[in-house]
Amino acid sequence: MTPDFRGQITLDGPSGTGKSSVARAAATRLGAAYLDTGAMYRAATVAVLDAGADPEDAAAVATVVAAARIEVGTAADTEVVRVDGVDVAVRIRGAEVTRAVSAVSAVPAVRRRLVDQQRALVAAADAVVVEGRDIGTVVLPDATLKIYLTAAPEARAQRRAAQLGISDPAEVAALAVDLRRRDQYDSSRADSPLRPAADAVIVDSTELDREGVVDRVVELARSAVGARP
Ligand SMILES: Nc1ncnc2c1ncn2[C@@H]1O[C@H](COP(=O)(O)OP(=O)(O)OP(=O)(O)O)[C@@H](O)[C@H]1O
Ligand SMILES: Nc1ccn([C@@H]2O[C@H](COP(=O)(O)O)[C@@H](O)[C@H]2O)c(=O)n1
Repeated sequence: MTPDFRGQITLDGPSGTGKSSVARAAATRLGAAYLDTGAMYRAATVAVLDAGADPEDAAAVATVVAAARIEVGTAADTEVVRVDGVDVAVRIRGAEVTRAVSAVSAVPAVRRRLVDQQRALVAAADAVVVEGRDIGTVVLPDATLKIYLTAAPEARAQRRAAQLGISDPAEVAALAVDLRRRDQYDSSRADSPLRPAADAVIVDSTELDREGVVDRVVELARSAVGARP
């Protein structure tokens, strides 16, 4: 009989490749917890914007984030994201936060603080799927299974457009530009840049639908457990 999954699955990759939706669905199928680390950086960005700090001012960002209470849930079926007790689950997905988040997440003091919190949340779970940009490389270098999700830029822009109900070609092109800008920022920062871990399995989702990717992740998770000594 296939054993239940126990351990940590990391799911990293560029923006719009399907990390959140795939990680959440895979966690549900595996009976695992789910941690959206992007939501934590987005919540930190809400704190920065509300404090009136400039997201490009690293010292100001570090001061604001050090004082903010950031809470995220780890249940796959509910989204909990709070800053200082206020529910920001909807607000973190807005354009203002999306524009500023890469600058905030590039600040090393912000990363140190949130990575500590991420490791504590992971330590509390027997089985967990964690998605982000640096999970396999920095946060959980000894994870049970590491996956790096990719997809062609055009597919990613189309998916994001469908998600937002956008069909105007000029607006789709603007979405593609924003995805590229964020990937460029996230891949070129000095601290924990976006890149695949040396031991990550690369999954290209361009030609797969969402369920196909989830099937692949679940299959890889079951083989990883089976392959344990
Ligand atoms: N394989 C797929 N085929 C088609 N659509 C997909 C696929 N995977 C995910 N999607 C859809 O693409 C959109 C973007 O997915 P999602 O938000 O999960 O990506 P992400 O990598 O977490 O993005 P970001 O890093 O910007 O938060 C969602 O609407 C999702 O349902
Ligand atoms: N481990 C991570 C996760 C996210 N980021 C930064 O947050 C931004 C938002 O992430 P989403 O997955 O919610 O789109 C992302 O663009 C990164 O700047 C990170 O640095 N590390």
